[in-house]
Amino acid sequence: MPASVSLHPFLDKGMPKAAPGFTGGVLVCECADRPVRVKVDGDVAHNHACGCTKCWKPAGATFSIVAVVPHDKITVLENGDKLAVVDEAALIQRHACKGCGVHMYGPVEREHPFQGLDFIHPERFDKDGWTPPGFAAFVSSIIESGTDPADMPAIRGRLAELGLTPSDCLNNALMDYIATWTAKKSGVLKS
Ligand SMILES: N[C@@H](CCC(=O)N[C@@H](CS)C(=O)NCC(=O)O)C(=O)O
Ligand SMILES: [Zn+2]
Ligand SMILES: [Zn+2]
Repeated sequence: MPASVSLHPFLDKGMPKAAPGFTGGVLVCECADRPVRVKVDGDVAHNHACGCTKCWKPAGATFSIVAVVPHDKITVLENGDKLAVVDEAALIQRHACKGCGVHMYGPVEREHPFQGLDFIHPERFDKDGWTPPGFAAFVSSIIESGTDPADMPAIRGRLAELGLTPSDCLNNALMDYIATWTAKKSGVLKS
């Protein structure tokens, strides 16, 4: 991987350690003035690195770190008036801070296997201890935001070295989960 490519500060320099029994925390945006604060009760699930163009990333990062929590675990504590949905047509209704651009939470409201879950960025927690990412998704999509295709083998190699098995969609478990939901909905699989 060329030295100039930053996967993400936490992927480059090391993740904060998971704390057994992490009970959640408060996500805080990047604004110095009137930051948006969103409480999350409990730990995150399916934490992963996402290479898609839609997920929020810190400045200079190539990947997002993104995870899910049930929607009922999310409470906007302060300055929710600064939030706006980035793309009303998207599956994930990403609520971003209009001041700094950080995506604070993204509910899936429409009928979908992920309905009832919210996508969040655990690096915005006010404390460490959250479960770190376990795989890398939408890796080929980083080309869409400017990564040189020639760098892809080295980037996939680095992700694999970090234990983040790279995929160009989601990981096998989530793809199986989505396909199972679809097969049950169509009646191909009986519940
Ligand atoms: N290649 C596309 C992929 C976008 C995409 O499908 N992202 C995934 C992973 S976050 C998704 O589930 N998107 C739903 C959404 O953005 O609402 C891009 O990079 O923009
Ligand atoms: Zn902000
Ligand atoms: Zn994404």
